[in-house]
Amino acid sequence: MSATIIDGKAYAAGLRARIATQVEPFKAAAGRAPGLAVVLVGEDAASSVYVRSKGRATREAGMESFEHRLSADIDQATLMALVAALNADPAVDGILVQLPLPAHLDAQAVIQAIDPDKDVDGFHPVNAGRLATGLPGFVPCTPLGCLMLLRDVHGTLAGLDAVVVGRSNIVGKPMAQLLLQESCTVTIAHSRTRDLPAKVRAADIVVAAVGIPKLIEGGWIKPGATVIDVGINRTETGLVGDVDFEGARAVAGAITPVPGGVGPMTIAVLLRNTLVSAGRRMGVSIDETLL
Ligand SMILES: Nc1nc2c(c(=O)[nH]1)N[C@@H](CN(C=O)c1ccc(C(=O)N[C@@H](CCC(=O)O)C(=O)O)cc1)CN2
Repeated sequence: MSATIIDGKAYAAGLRARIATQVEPFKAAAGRAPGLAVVLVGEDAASSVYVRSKGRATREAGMESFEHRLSADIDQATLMALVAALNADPAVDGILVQLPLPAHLDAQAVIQAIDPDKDVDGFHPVNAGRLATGLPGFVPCTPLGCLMLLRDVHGTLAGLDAVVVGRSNIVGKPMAQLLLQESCTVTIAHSRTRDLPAKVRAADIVVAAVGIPKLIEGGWIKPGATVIDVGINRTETGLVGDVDFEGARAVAGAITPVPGGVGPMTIAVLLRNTLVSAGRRMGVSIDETLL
């Protein structure tokens, strides 16, 4: 058996097109475009590429992009003042500070300074709490994108056994919350997990978000399982995921490639969250069932 390849790039393009169709009616009702502010500190090469892609995608969807590029040696107070100004700016519906920040800056303090109702990254503790308690808020873009792909493959996920490998605040923990909301039985595995292969082998759904190239071997995968690879690891041989793709595709039922799987979903969901934020803030109805 060879797995179906889950085409995240194509799914993301479709989602972006559906978002764009709702931007025009939003503009007519609100008298302005939804606005996304992206803050980049320093010149990390990958972060610069992602921020450029976010600006381009925002404009292509008909939204307004506000880009703030700050030098790597900026101090905490200046960054906090920028966040405060963006919180107060009525044209800004979404605020995103690109991570990672340079080591001398306190990223958690910056995240907590963002107005939770403009926190389209879904990283603020208020939004983490809303997700954990089932209240409306913002869900981090990468795990929400993974969920969209999983729903597309399975329809309902209820009753399935899922393992999330990785426990970061950005992917692992929110991913586990989302799968729990879908009535999966969820295991969160991490660096101290005993017998990881056995945990993976028991799962109908495997989400790998641990940042270790090819950690998950093909022989660990349950035949027919769905494998979502969040890893983007730059190695001498190029970009590889956290899953041994060739080994896993021979056993899995469906699998995301790297690149072209989860990555493109992150930016598409960011646009979705920005449109939803704009709708909530301006009292304009957005059809979230299309998103
Ligand atoms: N504030 C945030 N910072 C970071 C986030 C985030 O969601 N919010 N996520 C990542 C980086 N990221 C977006 O910011 C991101 C990562 C990967 C991709 C993507 O499309 N990847 C391509 C490969 C591109 C490449 O060659 O690097 C793919 O997988 O096909 C988009 C966005 C960390 N920081």
